[in-house]
Amino acid sequence: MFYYGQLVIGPAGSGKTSYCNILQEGSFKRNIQVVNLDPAAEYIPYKCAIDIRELICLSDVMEEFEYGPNGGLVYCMEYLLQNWDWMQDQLNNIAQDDYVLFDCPGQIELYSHIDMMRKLTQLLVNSGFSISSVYLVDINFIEDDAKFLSGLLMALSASMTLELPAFTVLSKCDLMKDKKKLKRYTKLHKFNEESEYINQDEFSKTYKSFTSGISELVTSFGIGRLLCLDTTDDESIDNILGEIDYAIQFGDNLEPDDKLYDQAEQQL
Ligand SMILES: Nc1nc2c(ncn2[C@@H]2O[C@H](COP(=O)(O)OP(=O)(O)OP(=O)(O)O)[C@@H](O)[C@H]2O)c(=O)[nH]1
Repeated sequence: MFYYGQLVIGPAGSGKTSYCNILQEGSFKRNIQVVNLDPAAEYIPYKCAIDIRELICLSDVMEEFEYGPNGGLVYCMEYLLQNWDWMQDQLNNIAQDDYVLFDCPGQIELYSHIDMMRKLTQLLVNSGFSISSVYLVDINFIEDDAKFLSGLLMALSASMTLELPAFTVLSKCDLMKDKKKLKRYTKLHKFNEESEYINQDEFSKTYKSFTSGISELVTSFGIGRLLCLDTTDDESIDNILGEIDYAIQFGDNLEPDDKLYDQAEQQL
């Protein structure tokens, strides 16, 4: 059995839940199911196929064990891994042709400091999932080149840990009035060449080679191009889905639609 989908990751507030919701509400030539993997989620706008909060919920853990939010979250994710049979039972209810989005918690420590999300990914792959990670970077990161670079480094570090086909998506692009300005960020070699921050003369030689080294790193390893997400524009979503479909080979296993052939036959 093969399943397809995305692990939607990124810092708190980067737009993961809204992205899942928009995809589920829209018509993007697939039946989208969403799995909430955030035990701390308070409000979920989409229809949940599976909700981790039915297994374990952060507020209960914090109350019972007197943990803070970070310790509590780690406990919840570990609990999920230890009770994977529960998840497997739920996943068995998902149809093979459904496209599954996993809406993940926003604490990036889960990807960088501990190997829980990597273990979770491996369990999904072992269950027959062909998935990509989609790391959302909020458009407010482009306010400042140093902040932008650090956002990309976090994306690179999370992608490296998960060992999946990885995409970095600049979210909330509807907030950008002048869309032409986005080119500077979506074509990272341009950013490398033009950034005044990276190329400023006041930097010491060592610091300058450090910043340009970092910039070359994110440019060369996988994040050579950023995808833009403008949730008010279906074309931008189609573009993101198209890139991911190609990487995870979604659609390769679908039977040809006879109805389309019949229509084409009649039009000839
Ligand atoms: N303008 C705009 N606002 C957005 C977009 N996506 C999300 N937001 C807003 O950003 C805030 C955070 O969005 P969420 O979708 O909850 O972000 P999240 O990454 O799921 O956040 P956590 O659950 O805390 O990890 C909300 O106020 C949303 O309304 C977008 O595409 N455009």
